[in-house]
Amino acid sequence: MAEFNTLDDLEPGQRVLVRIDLNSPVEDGEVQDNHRFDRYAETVRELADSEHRVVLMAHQGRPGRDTFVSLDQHADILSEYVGKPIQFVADTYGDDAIEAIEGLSAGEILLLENTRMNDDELPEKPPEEHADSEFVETLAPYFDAYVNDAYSAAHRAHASTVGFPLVLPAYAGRVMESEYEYNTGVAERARETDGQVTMVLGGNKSEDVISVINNLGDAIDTFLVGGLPGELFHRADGKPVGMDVGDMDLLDDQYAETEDTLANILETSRDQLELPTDFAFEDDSGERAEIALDDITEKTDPYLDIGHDTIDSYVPIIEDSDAVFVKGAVGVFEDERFADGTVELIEAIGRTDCFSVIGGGDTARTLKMYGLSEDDYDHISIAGGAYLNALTGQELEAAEVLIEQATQTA
Ligand SMILES: Nc1ncnc2c1ncn2[C@@H]1O[C@H](COP(=O)(O)OP(=O)(O)OP(=O)(O)O)[C@@H](O)[C@H]1O
Ligand SMILES: O=C(O)[C@H](O)COP(=O)(O)O
Repeated sequence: MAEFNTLDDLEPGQRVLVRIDLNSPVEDGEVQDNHRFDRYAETVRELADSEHRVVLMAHQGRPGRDTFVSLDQHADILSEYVGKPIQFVADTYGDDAIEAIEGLSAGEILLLENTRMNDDELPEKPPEEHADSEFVETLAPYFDAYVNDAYSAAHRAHASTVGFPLVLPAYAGRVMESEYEYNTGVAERARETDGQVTMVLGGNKSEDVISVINNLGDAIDTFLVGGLPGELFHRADGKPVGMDVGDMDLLDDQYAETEDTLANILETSRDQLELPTDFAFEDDSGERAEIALDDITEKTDPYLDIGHDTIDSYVPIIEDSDAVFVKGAVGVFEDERFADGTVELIEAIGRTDCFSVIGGGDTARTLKMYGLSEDDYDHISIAGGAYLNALTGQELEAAEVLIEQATQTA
């Protein structure tokens, strides 16, 4: 267990600056509800109930992207989950922000504007340099304490994640605590488990999958591969799948970059990999159809899910497992027609009494979308990049800063 200072160490009734991560999918300018809101609602409610003046910082998207929007919608969605009003100010640390912060009473909550709309936030810099920024120097004096609950942004050394903990007493929020403990512990848990340890690997980034296999290959017995990496491994093995057709332009570029590594993994670790034996695609009438790998002579349609033969062969492996970890969806679960693979594998994990961690950020949405009960799993991660970093043993700088500060004040 990491040696953080936590909310249990925070005296009630303080002025608290809290970094959370509400970064969400945005469709046609509309922020999509997701697990991050209900998770953070618990931290925010706990802080407000302890009579703190709660000021929230969060980011949305990156400058230049369509998802780089104001946090005004986030305030409304979060407020619904918290069950209390959340004020919003369209300013990050200027006069309007300060005025709103000073106007707060005990137990009230304020969300500041998208912290990436402030130029001091984004450069990746050492904590000491961020602590010297105008942003941190201006805002910090209005607070007694800083809480970092943004585990999913903890791999970013930004002002709001690593600057404030150097100048204010720093605490880990509830999300940070549990995400750090479970995700960082995956490798250890996998190595300690005596029985079968399985990992479901999917998604749309073969580099992620490669780095997980390279880092956890000694700890995981079987990787159940789906998503685009499932096709790419077959292509590296000379099968007629794994290339772009139609509008898709993801696979060929990824293959060019990872071809040698995929072939190398096939050569060294083939017996640890289960690859799809059939795929689902959209037929001419817009329905889900399936085709066996052995029947494919030339790929003519994008494959959007693993097929049912593959699901039927993966499920018993999950049922025989003592620990199962998930990184990435095995199909385009956002479309109900192509959610079978992801949902049926996650359901199978929920039915067994194995130890289970489900991630990353996109995949965790499956549970909410398809009404699966969170209680059936040991941990559901709401992190994407940070989850991958944790699985592959890379440092999460913002979490390390919190631990260092806790050690210094112990
Ligand atoms: N066969 C496929 N074709 C296209 N996209 C796919 C396919 N299978 C899975 N995906 C997509 O992969 C995405 C999830 O992949 P990703 O690697 O991003 O996983 P994640 O770890 O859950 O999320 P993130 O890292 O983005 O937080 C989903 O949006 C899903 O639609
Ligand atoms: O959604 C995430 O993974 C985090 O909010 C980090 O976002 P970023 O990749 O834009 O830094």
